[in-house]
Amino acid sequence: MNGESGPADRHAIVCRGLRHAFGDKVAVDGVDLDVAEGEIFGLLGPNGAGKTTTIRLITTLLPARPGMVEVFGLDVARHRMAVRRAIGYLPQQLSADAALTGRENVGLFARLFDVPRRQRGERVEEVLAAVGLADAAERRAQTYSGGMIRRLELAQALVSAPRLLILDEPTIGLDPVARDGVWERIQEVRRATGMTVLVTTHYMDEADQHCGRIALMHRGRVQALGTPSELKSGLEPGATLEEVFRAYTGDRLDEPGDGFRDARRTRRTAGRLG
Ligand SMILES: Nc1ncnc2c1ncn2[C@@H]1O[C@H](COP(=O)(O)OP(=O)(O)OP(=O)(O)O)[C@@H](O)[C@H]1O
Repeated sequence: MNGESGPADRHAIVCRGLRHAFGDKVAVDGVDLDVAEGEIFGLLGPNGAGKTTTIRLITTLLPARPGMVEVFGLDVARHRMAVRRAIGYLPQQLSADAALTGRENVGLFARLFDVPRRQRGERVEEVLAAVGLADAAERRAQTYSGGMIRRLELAQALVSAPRLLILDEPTIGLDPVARDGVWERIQEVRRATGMTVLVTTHYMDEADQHCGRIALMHRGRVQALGTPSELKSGLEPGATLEEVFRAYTGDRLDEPGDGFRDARRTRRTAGRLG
């Protein structure tokens, strides 16, 4: 188990009153979060709850106002590049190039993220080995299984040796064995480096097993926050995380109006596996 938090005074992420609207649509509506250094923190919530928007604000991909987000003590509104250098990001969308080999894909990210030229080769081999792809490094990504592609994308996110790894649904669409494979690699790297992990997932069993703490989001707000055990025992003795989720989200799996987005994402994933 890996539920331990870092020291209370060392934070990888601090959000205060985090808010973002797309036109009239308020996607994130006053989120307060503290993620301690070294912990695995899960963001859970139904489709459209505001998880990805929160992540995009933390990673500087959407603009946050000063005072809303700090990453390792740096305000993301003022220190955009320094924050980006500290973060490895695995987006929901496919980020590997099918026509390139595993090694070329990771090498590309090493250049993009300014891994010093002299360390690049070694670093690429290290992360390929860390995600279990050393033997497949010479093969084009188009020959990989869905689980291998996700592990390749994990290697891309890890090549710059980030202190904070942000994973947006790292195991979506994968079979249980491939999901375990992805998590094993995340856990191994985290144990070896002490990096902090912020992850979104729709799989309650994964959140229960791997996250030290969880924030349950609904309609742009954090509705509940705690360790999986705290959340479950807070509902009723013997409750499952799934039941906690349903209790806080009103039994809804979807927000209205998000069907198209959801379908598009699922199909994108299915296409990746085909
Ligand atoms: N680029 C955009 N333009 C307009 N509205 C958006 C945009 N991105 C997200 N939204 C809206 O903001 C709300 C929050 O979306 P967000 O993607 O953050 O949710 P989520 O919790 O990550 O959902 P999912 O689990 O489906 O990824 C939703 O109502 C969504 O429709």
